[in-house]
Amino acid sequence: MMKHVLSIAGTDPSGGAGAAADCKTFCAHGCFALNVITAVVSQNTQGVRGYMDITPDLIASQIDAVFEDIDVDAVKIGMVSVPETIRVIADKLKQYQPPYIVIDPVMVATSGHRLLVPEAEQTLKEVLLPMADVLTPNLPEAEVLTGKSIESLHDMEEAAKAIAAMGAKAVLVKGGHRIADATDILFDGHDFHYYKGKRLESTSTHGTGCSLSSAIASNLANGLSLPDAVGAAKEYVFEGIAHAEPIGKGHGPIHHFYELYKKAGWTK
Ligand SMILES: Nc1ncnc2c1ncn2[C@@H]1O[C@H](COP(=O)(O)OP(=O)(O)O)[C@@H](O)[C@H]1O
Ligand SMILES: Cc1ncc(COP(=O)(O)OP(=O)(O)O)c(N)n1
Repeated sequence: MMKHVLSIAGTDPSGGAGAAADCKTFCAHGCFALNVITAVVSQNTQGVRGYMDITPDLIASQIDAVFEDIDVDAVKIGMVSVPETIRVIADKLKQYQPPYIVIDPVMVATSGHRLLVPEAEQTLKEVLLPMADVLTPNLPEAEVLTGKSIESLHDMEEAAKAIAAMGAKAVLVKGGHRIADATDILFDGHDFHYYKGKRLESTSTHGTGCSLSSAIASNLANGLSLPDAVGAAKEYVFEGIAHAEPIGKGHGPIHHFYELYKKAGWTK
């Protein structure tokens, strides 16, 4: 039976990041896509123009609407912007206990716009982070969480361990912001797993973090082990960047359905 995967995230009307990217990624993995909106964001491939947070009551009501009606096999959490949003999501997920929780600790969009207010960083760390089966910070996010600068692969390992010590069951420190390559490192609480990856020279990287965490949630729901779920997700994003079509005037989205389009003969 098709697995049901829930995104709790902000929007992107240009379709590359946030809820849109999450839902496309779930579908590309054969999962049924559910989504709860935390903030309506005005953004496109060129940047973020502004956003409005959804009230905590309405977020709670959306989560209730999903869980009272449908079995959820995995949850992915993205943009949470303010402490009230973080608290209501944590309370509701404690109530409903989904099998897997993947958290992308979104802080700042690549374009530079903050999607998490500075006052919410501590709440994210104390309230949400310990609920993560896997937390997926990029390098700047891992630096904020640990308070240490990260340059080498060794620094990434140390950061993953330090963040796991804060309560996340597993931590994937993503290397998309590295200069040398795009190696990601997973610490599963016991061992390190290395996902070596060539860095693609591309402007189609909008929403890579959203898509990666959603692919991990889908793969976990579909029964893969965590190391395999991360490996398959990394490959999905790599292929998505490599085969992206140019959309928009700035940093475009990845190709979320490359494998399906290839099978259908829709690729060039
Ligand atoms: N230019 C790139 N080439 C290859 N892989 C990339 C590139 N940019 C990002 N990735 C991969 O995309 C995923 C998201 O990484 P990252 O860009 O660090 O996250 P975020 O979008 O949260 O900033 C990671 O698996 C990373 O290795
Ligand atoms: C609504 C929303 N959520 C998250 C992001 C950030 O997306 P991410 O995958 O981390 O990468 P960039 O889009 O910043 O490249 C977003 N932009 N919008």
